[in-house]
Amino acid sequence: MSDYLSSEQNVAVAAVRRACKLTTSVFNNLVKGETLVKGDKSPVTVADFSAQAVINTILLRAFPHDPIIGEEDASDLRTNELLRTRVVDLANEALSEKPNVEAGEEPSWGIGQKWGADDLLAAIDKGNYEGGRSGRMWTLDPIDGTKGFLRGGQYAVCLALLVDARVELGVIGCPNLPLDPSSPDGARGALFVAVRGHGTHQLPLFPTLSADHTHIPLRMPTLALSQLRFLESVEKAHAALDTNARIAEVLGVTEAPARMDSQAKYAALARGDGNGGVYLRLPTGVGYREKIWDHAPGSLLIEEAGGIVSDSRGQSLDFGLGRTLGENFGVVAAGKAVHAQILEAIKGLGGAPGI
Ligand SMILES: Nc1ncnc2c1ncn2[C@@H]1O[C@H](COP(=O)(O)O)[C@@H](OP(=O)(O)O)[C@H]1O
Ligand SMILES: [Mg+2]
Ligand SMILES: [Mg+2]
Ligand SMILES: [Mg+2]
Repeated sequence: MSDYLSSEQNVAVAAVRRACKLTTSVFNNLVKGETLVKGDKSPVTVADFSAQAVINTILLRAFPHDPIIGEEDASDLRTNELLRTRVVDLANEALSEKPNVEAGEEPSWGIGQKWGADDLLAAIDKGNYEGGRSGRMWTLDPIDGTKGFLRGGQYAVCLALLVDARVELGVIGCPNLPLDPSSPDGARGALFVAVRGHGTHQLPLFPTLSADHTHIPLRMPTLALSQLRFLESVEKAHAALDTNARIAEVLGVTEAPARMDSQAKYAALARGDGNGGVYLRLPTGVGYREKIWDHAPGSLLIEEAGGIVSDSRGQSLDFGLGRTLGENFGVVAAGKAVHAQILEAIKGLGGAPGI
């Protein structure tokens, strides 16, 4: 682990690990009535709420002065007692496990104890910060890819530290991602840590042996255009998948795309899984504003593994505009050798849906 932001790394890794343990166990026991549909028609579950309660509780105690931009808020829990009770129980189960001092956990982070409903709901609502260009702030997606989570597919618990609108630390836990991409049916659960200027590393999400704490450095492979395989969303409403197919044709990419939910795409790309090569998220043309928590940690994973991330027009992602990426539309993440050519191909299709 690098010395730069070492205590932030420690706290973020521990918080994401505790949240991932929680989401994994909720998935195995999720019952009807524990999923709500939000105002924008997207789903949210007791696992999203309780993961945000756990991570925010820890961040609040470890770094009391840092604001948090989190996806969820507690308003639905204030009016739904059944849901509130379940979220409080789940969060307390995760928080009350005694601190693993060997792994660097500290009791002062609010762990090893239970919290009251008011404290936990307030912790969730601490994620209401509006963001901005200056200062330190965290951004949290307690479950990215909620639809993937519900399907038993890929999802990710995603946390990033921004300093003056630049991502300095990104931590992503992927409970359903194979630890070793060469054995897709082997152990699942991978954790990714990227630190600005210090690379991207992978480690097991649920370590059992002390050797499991070894950080493995990740470098994106250098691929030619014809070797690329596209990584894209599962959800058609999230990205213009038909346009991706046209771009693949233009570039001479013949491999079928790999579809997965969440920022697990960034992780798989940073690791070079199955010759990924490019994550293409073209806007669907409805004016959707990308959220900063959907891209902050993932983009640093790519940059620190040697790749480039831009929006679909080649602009750098601007994390200083608040909760959304403002005028950035879509995302193109790829290796240095091919990123510019992919942007050219997108430009060449000007007028296609989403461009
Ligand atoms: N119309 C839309 N266009 C693009 N992204 C959208 C969208 N509606 C929702 N999303 C975002 O897409 C994320 C999932 O991305 P992906 O398709 O790569 O799995 C969601 O994160 P959550 O699941 O955290 O809500 C949500 O923020
Ligand atoms: Mg959501
Ligand atoms: Mg998300
Ligand atoms: Mg989410």
